[in-house]
Amino acid sequence: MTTAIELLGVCKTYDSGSPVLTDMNFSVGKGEMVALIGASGSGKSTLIRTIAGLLPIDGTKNSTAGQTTPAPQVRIFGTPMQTAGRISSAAGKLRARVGVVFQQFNLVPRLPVLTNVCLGLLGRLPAWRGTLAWFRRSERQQAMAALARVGIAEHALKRGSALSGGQQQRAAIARTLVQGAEILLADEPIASLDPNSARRVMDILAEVNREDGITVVVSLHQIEYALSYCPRTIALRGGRIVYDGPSDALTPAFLSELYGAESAELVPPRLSMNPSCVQRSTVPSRPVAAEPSVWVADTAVAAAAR
Ligand SMILES: Nc1ncnc2c1ncn2[C@@H]1O[C@H](COP(=O)(O)OP(=O)(O)OP(=O)(O)O)[C@@H](O)[C@H]1O
Repeated sequence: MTTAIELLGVCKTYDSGSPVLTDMNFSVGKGEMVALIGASGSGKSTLIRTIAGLLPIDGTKNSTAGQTTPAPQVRIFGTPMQTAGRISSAAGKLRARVGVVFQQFNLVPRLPVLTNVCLGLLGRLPAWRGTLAWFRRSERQQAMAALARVGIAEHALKRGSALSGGQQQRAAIARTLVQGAEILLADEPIASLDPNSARRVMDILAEVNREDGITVVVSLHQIEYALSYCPRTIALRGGRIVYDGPSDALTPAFLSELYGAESAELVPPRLSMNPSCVQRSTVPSRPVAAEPSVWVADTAVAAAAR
């Protein structure tokens, strides 16, 4: 399997203090859908930003007894995104292959949703076109198709600020589709959403993973979504990986072993009260192949892009 993301000995310390990430070593294969779980402050956002090349990692680890330790590195598709605290010269090109969806503030509020989605093309356009937000008809059509895929084509001409939280997240995913991202990093994309909107966003992430082979890493507060959507989970505690393996193995009892009292933050009460319950029962099941409305462009709305 091609490796999409690789971290070697990655540590991250902010100016102010102690390490937030410690000795991160893992890889994610192309086409995987991986959950990143952990209580608040465990380092999920920091990890996602370092993978995306938005935050520099720490420099070389101390070598002991004259032994040289390999330089800490983040690699994307085998090419260094950053090494020992230095963002690589290839980062610009690599970032174009990595889409990021944040918990909030994904859209420019005053711009139409369609323009927001077109902004995914910025890395590929001359600077003047990006500055003027001047997009060709074919590009707007591409953005419309992406909006149709995430089921919000009818909102294309509204301002970004007029969308609900869930719709904004879907527009942000559409923007990564237009960008042509091969890796999608989603940082708590459902943290502020009601259960139905959260499920819809997770459905779309699962669909682009399954249908387009986009590698998805999604950080989540609640284990039930990891269990329902992601075959693999990486669990963080205090900036360290405490588990990396099949999500199915993360029973409430095991989570309690990993996290102690912190597990209450990850496991909803109805799961923790019944450790033997079937894990997939708490979130409506993953989407089945038949959900064509998401994929088919609404021709009437597509006309708006012309
Ligand atoms: N810019 C920053 N400067 C200093 N410390 C930071 C900065 N960003 C995050 N931290 C600290 O790093 C630690 C990890 O934060 P991070 O946001 O990565 O965790 P998280 O698991 O994503 O948390 P949450 O689930 O609450 O979003 C926290 O202690 C936080 O206070």
